[in-house]
Amino acid sequence: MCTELVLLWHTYRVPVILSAVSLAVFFRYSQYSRRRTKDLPSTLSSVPGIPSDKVIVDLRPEWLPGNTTLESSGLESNGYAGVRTAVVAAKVKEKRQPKKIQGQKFPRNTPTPSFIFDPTTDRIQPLVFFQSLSATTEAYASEFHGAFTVWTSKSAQSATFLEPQVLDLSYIEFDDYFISPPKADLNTKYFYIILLPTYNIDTVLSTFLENLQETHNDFRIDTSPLNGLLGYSVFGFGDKEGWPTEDEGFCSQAKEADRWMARLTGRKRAYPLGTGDVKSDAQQRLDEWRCGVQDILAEVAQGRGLGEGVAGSGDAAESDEEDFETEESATRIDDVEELGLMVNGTPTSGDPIPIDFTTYKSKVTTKPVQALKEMVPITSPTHASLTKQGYTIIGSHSGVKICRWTKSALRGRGSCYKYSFYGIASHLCMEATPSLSCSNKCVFCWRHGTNPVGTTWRWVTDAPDVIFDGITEAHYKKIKMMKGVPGVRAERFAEAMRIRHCALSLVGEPIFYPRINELLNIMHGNRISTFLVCNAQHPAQLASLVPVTQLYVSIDASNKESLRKIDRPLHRDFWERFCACLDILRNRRFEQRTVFRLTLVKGFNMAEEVKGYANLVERALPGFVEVKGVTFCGTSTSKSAGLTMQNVPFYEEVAEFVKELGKELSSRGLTYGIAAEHAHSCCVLLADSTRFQRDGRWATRIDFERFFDLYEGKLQGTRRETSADGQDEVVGWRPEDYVGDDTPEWALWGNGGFDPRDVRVWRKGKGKKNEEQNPEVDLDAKKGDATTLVEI
Ligand SMILES: Cc1cc2nc3c(=O)[nH]c(=O)nc-3n(C[C@H](O)[C@H](O)[C@H](O)COP(=O)(O)O)c2cc1C
Ligand code: SF4
Repeated sequence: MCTELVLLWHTYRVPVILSAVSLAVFFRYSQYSRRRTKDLPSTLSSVPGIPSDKVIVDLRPEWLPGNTTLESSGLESNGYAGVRTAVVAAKVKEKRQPKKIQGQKFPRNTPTPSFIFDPTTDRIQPLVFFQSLSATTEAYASEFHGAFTVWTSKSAQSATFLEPQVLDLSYIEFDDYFISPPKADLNTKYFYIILLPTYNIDTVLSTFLENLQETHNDFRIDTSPLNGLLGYSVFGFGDKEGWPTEDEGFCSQAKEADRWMARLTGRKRAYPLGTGDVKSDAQQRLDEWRCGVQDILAEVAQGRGLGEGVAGSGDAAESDEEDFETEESATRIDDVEELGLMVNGTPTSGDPIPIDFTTYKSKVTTKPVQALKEMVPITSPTHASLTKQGYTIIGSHSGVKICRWTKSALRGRGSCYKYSFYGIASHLCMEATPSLSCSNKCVFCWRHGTNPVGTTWRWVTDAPDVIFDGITEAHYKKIKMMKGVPGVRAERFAEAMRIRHCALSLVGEPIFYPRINELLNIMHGNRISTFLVCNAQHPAQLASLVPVTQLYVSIDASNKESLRKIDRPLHRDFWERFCACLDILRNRRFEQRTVFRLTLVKGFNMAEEVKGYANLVERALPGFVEVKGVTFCGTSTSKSAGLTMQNVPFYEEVAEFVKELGKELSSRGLTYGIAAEHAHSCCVLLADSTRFQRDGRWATRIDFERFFDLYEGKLQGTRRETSADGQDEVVGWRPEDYVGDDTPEWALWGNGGFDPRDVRVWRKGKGKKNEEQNPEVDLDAKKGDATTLVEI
């Protein structure tokens, strides 16, 4: 028996082994394929109308980082014209590689699965977006939100609606909403309502529109990435007095947003663009438009979609968008399929197309060259508004304004804290800025919310000598106008006709001006000292700045969240920029006097933040820390940010805060002490005692003549460095080289800081206490006019 079995085995062993191996291979393979199919995302596979055996891989809504490669999934979908590329996040080690993609050319008009709303299971989440610079749109948005919420809660389909949310475009991450609909559970469907003003200057609104455009043009993103929305509708606010017709720019930015949204959503305009004139019919038009949007939403909630024949639903030919299409198709390649066509000529259907994006990227991102605009054109309302507030606009982006302390000093009524701390007599000081634009929208900014904002400089740039001549001439003109004012002292008036100092801190961000170094050199060449305040958002410019007499960085909060809330920065990486600026300040602290400027706003950045501020001081080690109570400027912008007089701290509160900060710094072994105060401007100075004390006495004042002599090379500085060949050599000057007189007795901490040679004047009907509690109100201001203060 055994022998027979052995014989049989020898006869048939080859086919048996082969069959067993084949079976094992087949079994393993089928297991693998099943698992692979299951693991792949197939978010669209449940969409009605698509055969369930088709594997569809949704590669979008991810915003692909630089180290992500796109690879063909290797899965064929049997002729279904859908997306077939899987995203594989592959960490590229160290070296960046060109991005590669393999894809296939599909017909441009490939149908995307239409979005279906199932009223039995799905819910509608309306999102009301708005943008507002001077709070008008914000007020309308809030009113709209109220009325709309009432409607959703009372409508017959109320159960289908989630509570509408209102979102300020200034605070959201665009990527969270405008690259793909927000991620939520599968049954939540979004509907966007967008309310926008129009500004014909560069504002934060331009950033939003550019973002929409960039998303559309980004080859990595589908051309209609917001296709998953139920629909959208836009309403614009404009001013027919200044822009009477659409051709003249009435509501032009709302119109632009509407057109980009049509493209990004694959034409899901639920209701036509609405517009309203803020000077006449805005409320009425908005109410009518809201009713129209509500009618459509009622249809959607019943599962009837955007409705046939509704203008903008995508069915009707929309001439505007067709123009758009033609215009762009000539200049732009906007998707992978077209790129493939470019690379290989006519692709043979089905063949994978290898594409190296690094080769073609420039073609993809090329934008038409736009003519540079003026930041504040003479005909603009901003120009008119700033002029009305007392600014003189020089060229198209610089401004100068006479400070109320300059007037006060001319009349012998006292200078600002800069005199007490550093020896700058206010009547010798000019306050100016070469950039009225800024990349923040600080809640306490007195720019009245209408100044241009932006993250990059893209305006006509005026020459530094033109700015210098313009601002000095305008300043002198304003001083001359003071000659007839009662109480002006003749000797001070004569002295004021020679500017000695310039505070580059008026409004806006001075280092935004691309030729700031040239302007600073002209000032120093004219022996005008420079106090430059920057907002810690432009590290590159800060790093390349020539040394100034005193360099300030505004420290408006001690942590990221608080900074976002108070400065409302435009840069997304605002905290990283802020920290980078602190490090730059630290590196440059032996080259110039460096100062932290803290502006305390009760309820925003005071409580619980002492340790956080101490961390920042420890990081940058500035020579000085100026702590100042916020100025209440009473603008609509600050009001809309919730800022009232209640947020202005009393001097006692500022002083208390400074004492706490001083203690915290000492506990860390840092050598700061409270040096001086100017109670009149609610300001206290901490200084590094190892650097700005002489024989135990504070020496915070500046020897300006020595500064200029050092600058001009008439004096040799004492900053030494060891060169590459080991030599210890002088490389420049140090802040210690131009330390001036001792801080006067009356300015020292505890003595109030008012020069006894000046005359203290109290406002009519106001007592001493009241004045000190509300030090920022202009002494000369009329009742109800106490809204601005220009001393910084
Ligand atoms: C500097 C500036 C530029 C403006 N440009 C336009 C414009 O081009 N077209 C228009 O219709 N309205 C224009 N307006 C009017 C504003 O859109 C209108 O005042 C709007 O209500 C402002 O909204 P907001 O307060 O929410 O920022 C402009 C207003 C300002 C101050
Ligand atoms: S940084 Fe200055 S100019 Fe810019 S918004 Fe803030 S306070 Fe205004």
